[in-house]
Amino acid sequence: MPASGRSRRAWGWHPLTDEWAARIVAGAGVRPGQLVLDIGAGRGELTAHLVAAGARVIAVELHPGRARALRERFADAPVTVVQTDALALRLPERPFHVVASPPYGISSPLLDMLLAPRSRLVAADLVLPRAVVRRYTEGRRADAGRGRWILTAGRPLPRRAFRPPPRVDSAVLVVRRR
Ligand SMILES: C[S@@+](CC[C@H](N)C(=O)[O-])C[C@H]1O[C@@H](n2cnc3c(N)ncnc32)[C@H](O)[C@@H]1O
Repeated sequence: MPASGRSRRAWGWHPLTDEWAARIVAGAGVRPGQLVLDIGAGRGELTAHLVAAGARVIAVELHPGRARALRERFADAPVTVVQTDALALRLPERPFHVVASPPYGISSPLLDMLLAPRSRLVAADLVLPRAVVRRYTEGRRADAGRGRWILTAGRPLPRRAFRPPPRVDSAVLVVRRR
């Protein structure tokens, strides 16, 4: 659906509090100079901490106003803002990391894309619905990245980690190369 035709609900969002955004980035162990994708970057809640950790960031955001605000906020930082549907994104051809709190509605296709055979993904820390994290770490799909990645359930997030709080519980899905 074109951005202009999106419903209010589709644009509904649950930004992380600054405290929790800092925790997610610290937990991801980002190193200076790393290329990191923040997918569904919002107003830059995670992006700001990624920049502080020394990352070069590609901030992907579909909402035109949020993308504009990101460009303004990070005009002097090593941040490239890409206004696009994350699922239409061309992934970098060099090794990259992902630290993101993406829209929950695209969790599965986004993971399929990141874990595709030609992906140069090195590591990802994704804030996702806890049920999705369970499915990828305990269930049938737990071996989705077999041979290449290890998928584990990371830190659970209380609903108060977001403002406004979402209706579902969340957790970090940790993806690491073997
Ligand atoms: C859960 S919010 C996360 C915001 C911020 N990263 C944070 O951690 O607080 C998800 C963001 O993804 C954006 N978004 C929704 N659908 C998208 C899509 N298909 N591709 C890229 N961004 C999308 C929304 O506009 C929103 O800003």
